[in-house]
Amino acid sequence: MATVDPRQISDLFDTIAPRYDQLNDLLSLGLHRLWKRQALLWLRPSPGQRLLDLCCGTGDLALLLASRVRPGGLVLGLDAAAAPLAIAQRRAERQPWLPLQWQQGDALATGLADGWADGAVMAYGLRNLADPAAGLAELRRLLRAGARAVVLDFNRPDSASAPATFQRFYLRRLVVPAARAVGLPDQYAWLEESLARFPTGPVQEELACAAGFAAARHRPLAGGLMGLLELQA
Ligand SMILES: C[S@@+](CC[C@H](N)C(=O)[O-])C[C@H]1O[C@@H](n2cnc3c(N)ncnc32)[C@H](O)[C@@H]1O
Repeated sequence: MATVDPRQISDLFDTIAPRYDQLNDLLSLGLHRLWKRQALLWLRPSPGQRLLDLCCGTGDLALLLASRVRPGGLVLGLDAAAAPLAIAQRRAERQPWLPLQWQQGDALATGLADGWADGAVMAYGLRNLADPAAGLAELRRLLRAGARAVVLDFNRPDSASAPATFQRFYLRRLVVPAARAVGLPDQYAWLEESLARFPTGPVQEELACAAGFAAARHRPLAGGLMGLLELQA
């Protein structure tokens, strides 16, 4: 996939949706749950807030956030692909007291009003967008002044560094073989491909400032394998 075709991306996530949560747990040894909780430390969700989970997938973060904004708040989970959203909705139905809404749509053009959100998260989504800079601009547009947002994704360490060597080993020797075992090798090969075109942490900070964020700080997580972009509108 040379350039990113949004239709192909959403087909890809429709295909992997039934295995997505299982593979996430297996391939991160469950650590993705910890990284997602770490992302929320910056966001500091609180009761009454209206929050967004962009590229929500099967809803991990939206569900976590929804338990923090009660009473009086709301979390909207948005994703372009129907299959992960359907899983998110089924998970939410098991906790009907959580204030959750779901929307199928494009994170680059959500259709929501300016300043709609008191905060937002995007986990493993920005890397999949056709234009990450435009994704950050849409994220900024959706936040009220002063609101916080956090983007969690794979990090792009210097290619000669130890974290980069480990990351290549992890993606080629663990992720793709595991995905092959469940019939999804091509879909998971996209991970390394998308990472190669993903802006580095310092460039993400620059793009966020250019998109109008007042503050942007990228920090490596998990020994440099992952990265957190902490943003303030
Ligand atoms: C790797 S998954 C991450 C899911 C979830 N945030 C998580 O951390 O488990 C990426 C998600 O981004 C969604 N996505 C990709 N491009 C999108 C776009 N342009 N607009 C909205 N969602 C998109 C995919 O459908 C997929 O569910």
